[in-house]
Amino acid sequence: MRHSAAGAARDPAGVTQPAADSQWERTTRINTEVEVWSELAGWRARAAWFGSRGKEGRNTCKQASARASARGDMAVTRLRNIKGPHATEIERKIKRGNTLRQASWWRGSRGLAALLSVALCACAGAGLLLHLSSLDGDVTETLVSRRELVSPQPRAYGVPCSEDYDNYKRYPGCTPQKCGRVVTDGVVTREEALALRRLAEKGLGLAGSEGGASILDLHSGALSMGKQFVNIYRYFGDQIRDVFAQEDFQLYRNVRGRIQAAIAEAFGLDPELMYLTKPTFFSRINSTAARTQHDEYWHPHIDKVTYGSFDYTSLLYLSDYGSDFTGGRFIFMDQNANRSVEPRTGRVSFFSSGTENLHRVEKVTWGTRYAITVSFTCDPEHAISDPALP
Ligand SMILES: O=C(O)CCC(=O)C(=O)O
Ligand SMILES: [Fe+2]
Repeated sequence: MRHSAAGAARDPAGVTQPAADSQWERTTRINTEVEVWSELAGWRARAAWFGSRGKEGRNTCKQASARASARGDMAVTRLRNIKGPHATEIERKIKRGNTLRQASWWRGSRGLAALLSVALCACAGAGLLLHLSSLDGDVTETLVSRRELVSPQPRAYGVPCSEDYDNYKRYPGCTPQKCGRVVTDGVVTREEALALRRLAEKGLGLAGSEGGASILDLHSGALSMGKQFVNIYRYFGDQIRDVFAQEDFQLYRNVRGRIQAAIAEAFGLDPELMYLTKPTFFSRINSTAARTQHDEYWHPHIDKVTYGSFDYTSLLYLSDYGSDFTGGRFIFMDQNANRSVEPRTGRVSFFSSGTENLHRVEKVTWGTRYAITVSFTCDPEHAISDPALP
């Protein structure tokens, strides 16, 4: 593991420390791996295959199926791309996630026969379920609970940067020099989040996946429909103006701008040198069983590996863990612990997108969870414009 800040030094435990600066001097170490920036101044690739509007957009469904058929190779690709001293550990966690997926597929697809088998093999079945639930419920630390209000100051946790960024051109003023995670309830108000949730409800209410996870990408127009995706701008044509208003898009732009400013401030970046990138999408998750792999949002993944262009990922939550839904916590899968962020309406959680922030979303067990993934790149070639009504 490596940190690119000039003057980095290695501590006796072998963990590279960033050069001291005004923020890091105030850092409180909570263990050898994760540090709290105590007073900062300031799906799985659900949609990675979505085309943008135009030619690409027309092929959205075809692309989706082509990618789905290539999906068998995706986990392998992810593993191949992971580098650094903790690669084995990360691979183990991703493999464990895949084992969980296979187990859950097995459980979901056998229906009555499986129930009968379980009844016949009660002891073995109970043992297996216990084992699986112990793997799935392995949160060891709540980083930020739903009940607390993190405002006005964000809460930040530093982690040493992975080497992922070395595989890409570096953009001074943007490429992560300092990596970590930040959670804040002070950037988006509850009212704004609820307005965005109404927007999500309207858009996703037009269709939605047959399985438990649906997405709406206002930039490309991709919307889950049954087992596939449609482009809302093509499918609904001008009628989409009866669904979305200009104010909806203005609100999205406004909130996106504030999140961008918060990321820039927390990581010491020039906000002008970071750009919105795709995919950026609303997600709606419930406890309906997955019907296709598009519905499998719970796999451990690394956004930089999955999406390529991402340098900073942000998540804006539009519903509350515990009252709107159960399960569905966001989990950072660190070497020594699994740390959860509990969604809260209006909560923004953002992090550097590399291997240092391997993560997953717990399966939703009840209710409906709404969120928006808003991602940023340092590479102007991967910049996209804000979503807009055609
Ligand atoms: O919705 C979340 O909490 C996380 C989603 C995610 O990991 C992603 O979009 O890459
Ligand atoms: Fe992610």
